[in-house]
Amino acid sequence: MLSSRMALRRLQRIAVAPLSFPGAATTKVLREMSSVPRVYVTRQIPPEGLKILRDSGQVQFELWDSDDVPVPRKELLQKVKGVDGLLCVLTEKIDAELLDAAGPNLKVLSTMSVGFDHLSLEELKKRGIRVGYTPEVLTDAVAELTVALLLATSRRLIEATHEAKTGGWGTWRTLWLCGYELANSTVGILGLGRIGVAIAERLAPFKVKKFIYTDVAPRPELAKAINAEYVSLDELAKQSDFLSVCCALTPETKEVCNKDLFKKMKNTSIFINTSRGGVVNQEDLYEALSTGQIAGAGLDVTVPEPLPTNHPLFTLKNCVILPHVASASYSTRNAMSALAANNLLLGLRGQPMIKELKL
Ligand SMILES: O=C(O)C(=O)CO
Repeated sequence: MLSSRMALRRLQRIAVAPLSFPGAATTKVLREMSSVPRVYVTRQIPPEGLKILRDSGQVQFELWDSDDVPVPRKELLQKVKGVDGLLCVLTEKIDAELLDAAGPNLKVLSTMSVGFDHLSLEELKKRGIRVGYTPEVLTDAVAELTVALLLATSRRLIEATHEAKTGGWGTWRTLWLCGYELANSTVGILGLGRIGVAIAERLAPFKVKKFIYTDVAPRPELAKAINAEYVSLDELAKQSDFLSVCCALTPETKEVCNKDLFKKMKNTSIFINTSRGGVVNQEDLYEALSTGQIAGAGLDVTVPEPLPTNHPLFTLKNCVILPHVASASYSTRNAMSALAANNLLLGLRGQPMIKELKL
């Protein structure tokens, strides 16, 4: 007779090797494990999280064994049937249809992301499903990338390497490829949270003159750490030389960066978005960039993702577009994966998760 932990290990080996064909031994293991919580993992997550799930001896899990393509919706709706837990990434829409497909066993959802705009919180709450997410562990990586994107945009680094490579590099010229510097500037933060603070902390040594921010309400504790002044959205647009979007995407922030905002910005200012594409009206941004209403934009996030290669924004030299990589460092993605796995296991044990959303 197999111990339940050994049986689970065998089952997990089977579960993560989708091309193996279950034989009699597998059927026996499956029978023995029928009381162990079942979990579906919607992506090949980084190894630390998978190891935690495997070594826990607490769950039997199956995963969509690819990182290159998301699990097709139809397959996902099949796979979630009857599961107790679900570990997803931000490409999966967790809505009423999916939760209905999963059925009443589903108790815990763990998303490997700090953003949760892909989750229907109302539907999750209605069904009493607990939700884990992964804030904090990605703050440094996102702040670092935001600074890199800001500098690449304001100092025109992508244009410059292109010119150097393609013969545009003639003699040294007095105003060629000039950009805007951080020294003596005003940096505005739209949505002051941990990430906004971390960005400001990294920008301060570049001799920024002033930090300003806006949010639904003043956040004095956070603002104190970076000596930032609370202003209205209008003032943020008017005063910022660099405007960095750090807010979550909610119905209130959807397309809050639109022509009204861009119109108020200086024509020398740089707009940076590393939060969610939905916060920006992209047609209005295109207009603002192409008519010189603002000087440049750096986007790590767009609508849709991936942004089609024939999208007008790609035609603009003053728009730097990255493929949603702000948290993409090995250590951060592993930490997100581990936190998502631990949240899931704790939730399934009925214990407080390390990072749980209050619904
Ligand atoms: O965690 C998130 O919400 C992301 O956007 C990944 O960086």
